[in-house]
Amino acid sequence: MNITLLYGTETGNAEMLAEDIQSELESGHEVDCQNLEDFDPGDFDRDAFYLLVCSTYGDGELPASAQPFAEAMAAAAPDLSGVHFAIFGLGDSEYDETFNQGSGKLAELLVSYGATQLGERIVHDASGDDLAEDLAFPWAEAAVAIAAEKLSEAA
Ligand SMILES: Cc1cc2nc3c(=O)[nH]c(=O)nc-3n(C[C@H](O)[C@H](O)[C@H](O)COP(=O)(O)O)c2cc1C
Repeated sequence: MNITLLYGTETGNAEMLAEDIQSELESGHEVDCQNLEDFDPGDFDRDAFYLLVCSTYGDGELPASAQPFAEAMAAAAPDLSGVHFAIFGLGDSEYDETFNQGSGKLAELLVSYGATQLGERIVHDASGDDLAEDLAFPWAEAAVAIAAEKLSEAA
């Protein structure tokens, strides 16, 4: 299965995590990793599976590298039906009212254009005890297993 990791970041944490996930998955899969700001919404492919990693900035906003993507989505209004994705959020519960809203907004954006989310959105809390990769690696493995079933059903 072709997997594309897409990350939205402000200061690089989501990028580092996405690259670590790429290394984890690469033994069994073809895995591409791209910054959302470099990804064209017209390039979504129904035969691929998308793993998104996105932080939250400002007051519950998308981080800087996800904002041009959101604008490009609004301009292109792509039909994402048949596109499958899973999403992991980075945030900090110090921002209790806006905790991890960026990844929530990104998931809503994709769903609003017809994409299907697989599995629950899993979030990391920078003020919590867990390392991001300890949550993200099992999340990625589980999401890829669900996607392998879904995409083979659709083929
Ligand atoms: C100025 C600033 C604003 C932030 N705002 C939020 C927020 O509203 N909600 C949240 O959950 N985390 C917030 N965070 C925490 C970041 O999402 C967290 O540090 C994350 O790991 C950053 O990842 P990145 O380097 O990929 O952008 C904020 C951090 C900073 C420095």
